Amino acid sequence: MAEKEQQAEQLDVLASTQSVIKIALDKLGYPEEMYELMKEPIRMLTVRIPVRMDDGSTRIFTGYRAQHNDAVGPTKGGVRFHPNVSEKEVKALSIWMSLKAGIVDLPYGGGKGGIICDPREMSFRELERVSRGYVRAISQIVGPTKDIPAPDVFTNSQIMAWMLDEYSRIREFDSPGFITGKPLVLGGSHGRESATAKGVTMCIREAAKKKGIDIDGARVVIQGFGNAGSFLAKFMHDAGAKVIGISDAYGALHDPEGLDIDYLLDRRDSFGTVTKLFRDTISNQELLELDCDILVPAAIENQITEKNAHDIKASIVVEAANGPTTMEATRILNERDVLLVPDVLASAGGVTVSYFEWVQNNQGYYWTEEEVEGKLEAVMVDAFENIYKLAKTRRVDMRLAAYMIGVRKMAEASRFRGWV
Ligand SMILES: NC(=O)C1=CN([C@@H]2O[C@H](COP(=O)(O)OP(=O)(O)OC[C@H]3O[C@@H](n4cnc5c(N)ncnc54)[C@H](O)[C@@H]3O)[C@@H](O)[C@H]2O)C=CC1
Ligand SMILES: O=C(O)CCC(=O)C(=O)O
Repeated sequence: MAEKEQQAEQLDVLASTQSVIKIALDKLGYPEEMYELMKEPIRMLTVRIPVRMDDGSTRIFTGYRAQHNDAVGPTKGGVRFHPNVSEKEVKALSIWMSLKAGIVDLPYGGGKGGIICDPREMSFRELERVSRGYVRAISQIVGPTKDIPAPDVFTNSQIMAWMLDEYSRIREFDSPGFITGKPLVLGGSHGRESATAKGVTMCIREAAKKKGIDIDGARVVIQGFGNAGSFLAKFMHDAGAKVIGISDAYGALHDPEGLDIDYLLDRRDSFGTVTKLFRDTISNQELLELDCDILVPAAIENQITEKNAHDIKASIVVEAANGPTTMEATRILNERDVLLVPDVLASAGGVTVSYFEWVQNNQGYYWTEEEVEGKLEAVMVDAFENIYKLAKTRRVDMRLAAYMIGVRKMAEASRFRGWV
């Protein structure tokens, strides 16, 4: 294959995840048909959403909802509002959701949605109209027992609230279990907002134990200062670590003595932007290569590639974002003995607490924040240990071990149903 084609395939998140799924299924002894079933979502809906803009014009937005595999149960996963959303990305994200559900043993398959738009350039009311329009467009295939959306990049609890309201109007009954990541007053769960970062924090702690690194005083760099990245910065700072670098879509901040995280949290906007307030910034690429102990990509895909993997200084990389490291970069980091905790494990705290939210909605009885955190801790530590052990015993990297565990329940459920 020509070098250019190889590079393009690497950056193609769907092709990369398919290649690891194939290896995982082969290692588990499943036939080729199982891979044929797993390599693409079983359902993929593309919708066109007409939205009346504030200036009176109408814009047509394109959106997607992918449902990867529903052999285990309803599909579940977030909705992303971002200009770079694409059909391939949404498909890959839905596969990763299936793997996460398998890894933390939830009764779900994976789903994911996205709208091609830039919410940073839209008014509050335009965002409400696009959120409601999306729900009207996908309402036939979603629901509390079919497919349950949640927040992802540039979506939040307010957007979940509008989506819930629209769905409840269409169905003519209040249906809190239709969506998770809702505000508390609409049936949200304590701890959901910070759940992804909490799960990442637990993985960092477990990985640090394996590497003999003390969190107290460890130098941490975090790419992305949104839901995942900003809560994580706070938790790391509170645990005594020195957060020496953070970034957003516009640039990065670096202070070898440790950044003032509370100040940055106070000044960040609702899209996780904070660096625009500073003159002395570095680039996202420079940030990733900073001298540090723990690096956490918590923004978007394809950030650590074969081009910079050799220059990563951290001895632990924990993927809070979905798909931040290409397969070739994964190989390079493993070869360099960097402990790479893969996205499908590290970021599974979010969907775990989303599951807790859905359970609470179904039973109509709500848990305290301490109960939620205790249950999340048990799930994450177990998942980390299972994957770490499998990686050691089968002599594979943590990503492949995570895929092997993530795909197994879904493959077994598909087999019992007689699909393969
Ligand atoms: N929110 C959640 O519960 C979960 C999120 N994730 C993943 O974590 C990652 C971040 O998601 P959230 O924090 O929820 O999103 P968010 O919308 O709250 O924040 C995104 C952050 O990434 C930055 N960003 C956007 N484009 C960028 C670029 N081109 N270069 C550098 N930074 C950029 C933004 O400025 C912002 O700071 C995504 O990969 C998401 O899929 C994974 C599991 C659950
Ligand atoms: O909370 C959820 O249901 C899904 C979160 C999500 O989209 C993800 O883990 O990437």
